[in-house]
Order: sequence, then structure tokens, then C-alpha cells
Amino acid sequence: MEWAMSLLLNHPDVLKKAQAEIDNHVGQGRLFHESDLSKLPYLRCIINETLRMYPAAPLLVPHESSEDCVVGGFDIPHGTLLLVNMWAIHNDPKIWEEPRKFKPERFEGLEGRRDGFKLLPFGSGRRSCPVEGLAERMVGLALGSLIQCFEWEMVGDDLVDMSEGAGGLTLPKARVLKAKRKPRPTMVDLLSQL
Ligand code: HEM
Repeated sequence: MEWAMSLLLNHPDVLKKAQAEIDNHVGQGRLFHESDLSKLPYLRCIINETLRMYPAAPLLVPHESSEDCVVGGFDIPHGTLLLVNMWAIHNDPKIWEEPRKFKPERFEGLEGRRDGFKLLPFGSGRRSCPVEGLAERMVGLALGSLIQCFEWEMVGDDLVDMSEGAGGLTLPKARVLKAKRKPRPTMVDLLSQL
């Protein structure tokens, strides 16, 4: 969420486009609902692009080979600790055009949250994230609601600092996001009824 909001603040054109999509499909007479998510492909592109650039678990979780195997030509004995560098795959210039550029449009037309073995923010196989569907809905609902209800602004003139901090298994921002927001004039009545 924090990475997504930071990216949106640094790319106001994308934020506007997402807001327009929500206004078109949800309108401003009611709050965003989870069931709206299937009608908001651009919002999904933003989430996919955020998880591509800043995967929540950049090395997935440690795995262990249960039997001898060969991976990419390397012999891996059973019992070996294996880490998958998902950050490197998600940001590999050999498979992504301008990987460090935030371009949600690159995912237009993609159904779901995987793109072969290029985009795997929830891992893959039997030990992939067990709550992938729930997590995607939670992020979509929360992010969509923030976009629908508020106008967002940076604090000061500088772009939001996108440096990555030192995490354990996860990828935190080096500096917490600070932003200004005010209710969109069209949403004030609805928000005041909450
Ligand atoms: C956007 C949010 C989330 C992302 C991107 C995410 C991503 C991941 C990833 C990449 C893995 C490792 C998969 C692998 O090694 O192949 C994982 C594992 C796991 N996640 Fe998530 N996750 C998210 C939210 C959650 C939440 C909210 C929960 C719990 C309520 C959760 C519970 C777990 C558990 C229990 C595992 C370990 C599964 C196993 O080892 O069998 N995740 N997640």
C-alpha cells in the first residue's frame, strides 16, 4: 500500500487515470465496494506494477530441495536451502522494458496476477502465498477507496523518496511515506455520513 501510494504521488497522471476509472465505474454516490474490483482493470495494473517493482517478499521465503534436482544446469543436492530472487526477476531488463519505470499500462490485457514466471509476487506452487486472493482484494479495496475518496498531494516540492530499506523477509521503504490529503469535494457528504 505504502509503495503504491508513493508511486501514485510521484505519477499524478496515473493517479488521475485511476480516479477517472473509479468515477466511471463506481460513481461518486456510493463508496467503493470489493465487488467493483473486477470492473477496474487499470487499478489491477497499478497493483501488479507496484508488486513487480517492489515485491513484498523480494526473496520469497526460503525453500529446501526435497530431492536431488537440476535448476538452470546446476546440480542441487536434496536438503539445499534455496532462495528465489524475485526482485531480480521482476526488474530484469532482459525480460522487462525499462524495468525501473512505473508503467502500469504494461499489464493491460493481463488476466490475474501472474505473468508466466516473470511476475510472481505471491510465489508459485504448493508453498505460494495461501491468501493470495484475499490479499489482492484487501489491497485493491483499500487502495481503491483512498483513490476514490481523497485528493492526494506531496508534502513539499520533492518527489517521494523511493529508496528501499533493509528488511528481513520483506521490502520496507527506507523512509515512511508522508502525504497530504483532503476529501474530494464530491465525496464530502458521503464521508460525513460514516
Ligand atoms: C499483498 C500482500 C501479500 C503478498 C504480496 C504476499 C506474498 C507472499 C509470498 C511471495 C510468499 C512466499 C511464496 C513462496 O515462497 O513461493 C508468501 C507466503 C505466505 N504468505 Fe503471503 N503475501 C501477502 C499477504 C499475506 C497475508 C495477509 C497473509 C496472512 C493473513 C499471508 C500469509 C502467508 C503465509 C502463511 C505464507 C507461507 C506459505 C507456506 O510457506 O506454505 N500473506 N506470501
